[in-house]
Order: sequence, then C-alpha cells, then structure tokens
Amino acid sequence: CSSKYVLSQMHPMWQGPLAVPGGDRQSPIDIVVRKSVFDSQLKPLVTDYDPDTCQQIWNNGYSFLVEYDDTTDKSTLKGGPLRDKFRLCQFHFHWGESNAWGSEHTLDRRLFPAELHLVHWNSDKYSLFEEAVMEDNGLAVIGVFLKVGKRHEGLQKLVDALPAIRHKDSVVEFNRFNPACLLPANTDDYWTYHGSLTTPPLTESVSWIVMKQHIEVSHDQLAVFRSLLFTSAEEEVQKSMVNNFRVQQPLRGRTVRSSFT
Ligand SMILES: NS(O)(O)c1ccc(OCc2cn(-c3ccccc3)nn2)cc1
Ligand SMILES: [Zn+2]
Repeated sequence: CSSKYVLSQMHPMWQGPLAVPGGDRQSPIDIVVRKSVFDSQLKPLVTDYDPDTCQQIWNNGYSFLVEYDDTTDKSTLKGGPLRDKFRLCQFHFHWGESNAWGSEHTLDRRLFPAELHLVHWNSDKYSLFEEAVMEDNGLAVIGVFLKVGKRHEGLQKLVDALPAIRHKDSVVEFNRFNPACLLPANTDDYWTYHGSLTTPPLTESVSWIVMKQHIEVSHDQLAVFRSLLFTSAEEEVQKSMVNNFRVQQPLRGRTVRSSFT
C-alpha cells in the first residue's frame, strides 16, 4: 500500500495535540468502559487474510510497517460495525521505552506497553488507499493491546526481521505472514468509534475497532522493537525508536459503542 510516501514525514518528537481544523473526532482516545454503549446491531468481525499478499517490512522513521499487496480483495475485513468490505494495507505498532506505557488508546486510563494497528481501506467505495484516507469512513483500523507475558510464537518471525531494518527507510522483503495470528482468540468483543489517523495527516476517516482481549508478547520480543532507530544510517546521532504514540485526544461528545455487555 502507498503509506510509504507520507508516513516518513512523521517526526516522532511531535506528540502534542496538533491543531487539526475542525478536529472533533481525533484519535486515540481513552475508552471509559462504563460509558460505552452496547449496540446489539454490531456483528462479529470477519477477517480473511491471505499470507501470500505480504510483501515487505520496513522502518518508516516512525514505526515499522508490514505492507500487503492491496491491489485486489485478497486480504479483507468486513462485518463488525462496517457496511462495506475493507482491504488490508499494512500493520504496525506503537510502543514505549518501558513496559509501563506505549499504547495509544487506553481503557479507563490504563496504558498498555504497546498497541497493534491493522490498517484497512474501503475497497467498495474507493480504488486506492490514498483516496480512502481522505474520506469519511474510508479506513478501518483494528487496534489490539499488547501485554508483556509469554512469548508470542507468531510474532517471532517478524521480530527476527527487525535487525535488518534498524535504520529509517530500510526495507526488506517479507513474505507469507498471516496477521490473523496477531489477533486475540476472541475477536467478537470490541469497542468501536469514529476517529482519525493518529499520525499526520490525522485525517478523520477511521472507523476504529479496538479489541477487548489483548495479546501477550515476551519482554525480549518487545525489547527488539526498542532496538529499532528513528534515524537513518547517515545521521550522526542515533535515536532509539520508542514512545512513538500520540497522546489521547478529547472525545468531543462521541459515543463509543461496545459489541458486548
Ligand atoms: N496510527 S494509525 O493506524 O492511526 C495510521 C494508519 C495509517 C496512516 O497512514 C498515513 C498515510 C497517509 N498517506 C497518504 C498517502 C497519499 C495521499 C494522502 C495520504 N499515506 N500514509 C497513519 C496512521
Ligand atoms: Zn498506528
């Protein structure tokens, strides 16, 4: 997918509430569990990912992205709160310098050490990611919290590829990875709300689907995330890629719906 051309404009140091014109549906947010509203119309998520569409893994100077061939409807998401079919474009993570923080969304102000984002765009309505990224409900992002515990076997293939992309703008081929292995066992229980990208261009085009159940990764696996660098090989001062999360944004009267009671 085309996220390569813009994400690298991110600089990790900005984390403040950038002024976004009419920014009344910004992300991430704190999900106040007892204020979320059960919606019986919300369906189970239907993911259908083809591991053969996995193309490369690269360091964009903000996070590391695993990118998928999104020229056909081979890896898709539908159901949940969505009316249309969405194509998987990429997934990436946000994490902290310590296990005490790192996630973008919070649950009743509780921070997790990291958060996975699986980014999809509406292929029923648009023909390219960069078109959909500017449109209301053009994107659907699944958020999964990470906790430190037992080693995540499926994640290890990805962790083993990270040393090859330590520096910003490094890319390596990465094939046959099925991101479904990163989803929690229970994908029926989630919160959903209308929000935005959490990095520039911060466009308010995202249907967020935040999983109630987290996944577990080992301390050592997360430590490899922190061995990545924000900086390119040429720069004299190397900066560890940590704390690449945005602060929580005002809810501005939005309702967070839950698929479970
Ligand atoms: N962290 S997050 O899951 O919210 C998330 C997910 C995807 C993001 O893509 C930014 C982006 C925009 N464009 C773009 C390209 C061409 C034209 C217009 C925009 N490319 N990448 C940013 C944050
Ligand atoms: Zn993200």
